[in-house]
Amino acid sequence: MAVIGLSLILASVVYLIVRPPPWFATYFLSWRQPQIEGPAPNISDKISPWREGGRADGRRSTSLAPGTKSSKEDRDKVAMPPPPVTAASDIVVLEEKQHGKKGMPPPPVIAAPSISTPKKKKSATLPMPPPPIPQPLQVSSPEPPGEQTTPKAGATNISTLVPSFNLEEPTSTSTSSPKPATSASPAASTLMPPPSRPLPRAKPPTLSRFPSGSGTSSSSSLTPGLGPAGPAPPRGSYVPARGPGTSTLAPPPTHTSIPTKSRQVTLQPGRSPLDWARISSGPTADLRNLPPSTPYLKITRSQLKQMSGRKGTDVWMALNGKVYNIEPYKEYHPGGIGELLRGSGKDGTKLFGEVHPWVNYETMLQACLVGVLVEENDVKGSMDEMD
Ligand code: HEM
Repeated sequence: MAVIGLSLILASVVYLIVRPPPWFATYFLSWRQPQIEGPAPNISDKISPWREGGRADGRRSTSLAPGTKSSKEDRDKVAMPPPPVTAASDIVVLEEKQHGKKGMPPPPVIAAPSISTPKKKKSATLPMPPPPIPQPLQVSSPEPPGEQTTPKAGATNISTLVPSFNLEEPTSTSTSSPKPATSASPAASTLMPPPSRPLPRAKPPTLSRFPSGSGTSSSSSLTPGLGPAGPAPPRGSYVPARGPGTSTLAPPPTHTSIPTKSRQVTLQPGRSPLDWARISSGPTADLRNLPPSTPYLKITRSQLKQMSGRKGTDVWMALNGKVYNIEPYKEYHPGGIGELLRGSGKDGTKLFGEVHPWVNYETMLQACLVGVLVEENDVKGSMDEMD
């Protein structure tokens, strides 16, 4: 049984070597990949680089590893040096063409910078001249120009087509700008400027955190869709002021108003506005301190001036052309007797309007109406009665 098993294993190994399935080549190449990515192989090696190490995309390759039978057969069948390729994706097409049509020369392609210069001695035995092989950009050919037997594309042509860059640190004396130095010819550098190395930028300004406020509003987490400040506070609620410099907005308006000192005085008991309304209202109320049958009088300014309360007289005041006896109202005036007497014996319309224009004096002083203010010429006597 052991012999049979070993025989089967040996047969399987031999079969894999002779006719490797596609998956075997894939796994084998993936295992070989680290070795392929090493230094660029030389054309003098037994295995051509464009068939062995060109698979950078990991796709299935028909080329086999060195040492296998198929790879040796391929080496023998290859009658020309392998053309360099431009990209790994092109290798698939090239290899498929190569396997399908062995006798067809490979199309000329542009060499990638990582591919070394193939040897020209081997290509001299080719039945057909190989396509122009561009010289790699960064790898200089050790061969003298005189030994070249095959047409070869000049390095300057490639350099004018494909710019190359040296990723190493610049060794030039230019210390001000750390731009990457190009190793290609000056003509190449004029076609396309190398990508500038990202300069160390200044640190972007960081926005200060929105003040979380004090007390219960200590959460600074952002709510998606609600902005950095979160949901808007309820209307009329207190919003803490932001720190200085965090916002150019004006601070929230304060609803504090300048407290105005009330000039109202403490009235004596029984002298409230309600008490005045009670005694002054009604159709029969008469507080003029005149005889009951006395009609309304025509009062001149000079006559009004004599009724200022001095010399024991009542206090009269003119408001908007009407003369009132404010003597009984003095103790009911919320602003005090002194304030009320500022308009005694004269026209107090302006003064009244400056203090409390909203006060309905006509209704309040209806029982105190004495007469009307007239011009001096309209008065015949000292205090003529109105018609
Ligand atoms: C022209 C002379 C007058 C002066 C200088 C005067 C002055 C004042 C002042 C300083 C106050 C206090 C205002 C305050 O609380 O801030 C006041 C209140 C008041 N005065 Fe006069 N007053 C005059 C005439 C009158 C007259 C003729 C009446 C009515 C018939 C009157 C009715 C009142 C009333 C009802 C208040 C309370 C107003 C309120 O609380 O809003 N005043 N007065």
